[in-house]
Amino acid sequence: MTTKKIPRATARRLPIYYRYLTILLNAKKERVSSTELSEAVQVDSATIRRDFSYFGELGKRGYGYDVASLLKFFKGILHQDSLVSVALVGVGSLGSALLNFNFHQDTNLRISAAFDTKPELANKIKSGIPVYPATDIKKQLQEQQIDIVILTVPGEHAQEVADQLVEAGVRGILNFSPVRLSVPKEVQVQNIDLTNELQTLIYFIKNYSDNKK
Ligand SMILES: NC(=O)c1ccc[n+]([C@@H]2O[C@H](COP(=O)([O-])OP(=O)(O)OC[C@H]3O[C@@H](n4cnc5c(N)ncnc54)[C@H](O)[C@@H]3O)[C@@H](O)[C@H]2O)c1
Repeated sequence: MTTKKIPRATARRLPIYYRYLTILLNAKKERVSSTELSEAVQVDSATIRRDFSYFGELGKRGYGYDVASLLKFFKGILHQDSLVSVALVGVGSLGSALLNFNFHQDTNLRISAAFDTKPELANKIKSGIPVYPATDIKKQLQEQQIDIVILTVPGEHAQEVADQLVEAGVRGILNFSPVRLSVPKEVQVQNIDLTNELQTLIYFIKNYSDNKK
């Protein structure tokens, strides 16, 4: 399926819609109104309608949205209809927790390889996932055709690992390190900064405590 260019903010909300639609389908609900959807996912209904409008006519006026067909549509958009293997580099505190989590249930995401420089971690299975020596990054990623990597190494090593990943042909990096990585423009980087998220939350609590937008 080809995906049209949509705003990043819309793209970020798609997994939220997808998760809620999965819940509805499991609860055997056949249709949902934009108001119901809005209340459940905490996104105002005008935004939902605008988000959905990028994909054409998804609902019918007065009927709402058909849960099964909307879910099928988002499954395709989010590539949830085929298994996506990702790798993880840096099997320390955070990396180990993520290996243990491994995106169970209802997602098509799997961490299928991990890497670390520590010899005692290499060539072992951790939480069911093989850990390879960091020297094997390029070879393993290419052999296993993995092009998305979760980066959980200390900040001082993040850029050197990112360079290795780029060389291995990786197309996306989920970066947990505090370093802003420098990569070619065809490589997507998503930064996860917990401090930033917490500060944003505190800001919203202080400024929008009545939950109004
Ligand atoms: N621990 C947390 O809660 C947390 C939260 C948010 C962000 N972070 C960030 O995530 C990163 C990891 O944090 P942590 O607490 O798990 O650190 P950690 O020191 O416990 O683990 C880092 C791991 O990376 C490995 N490593 C180092 N250089 C490597 C390389 N070149 N190739 C492969 N592996 C390499 C180390 O051997 C170690 O096992 C840091 O950048 C940190 O700032 C951590």
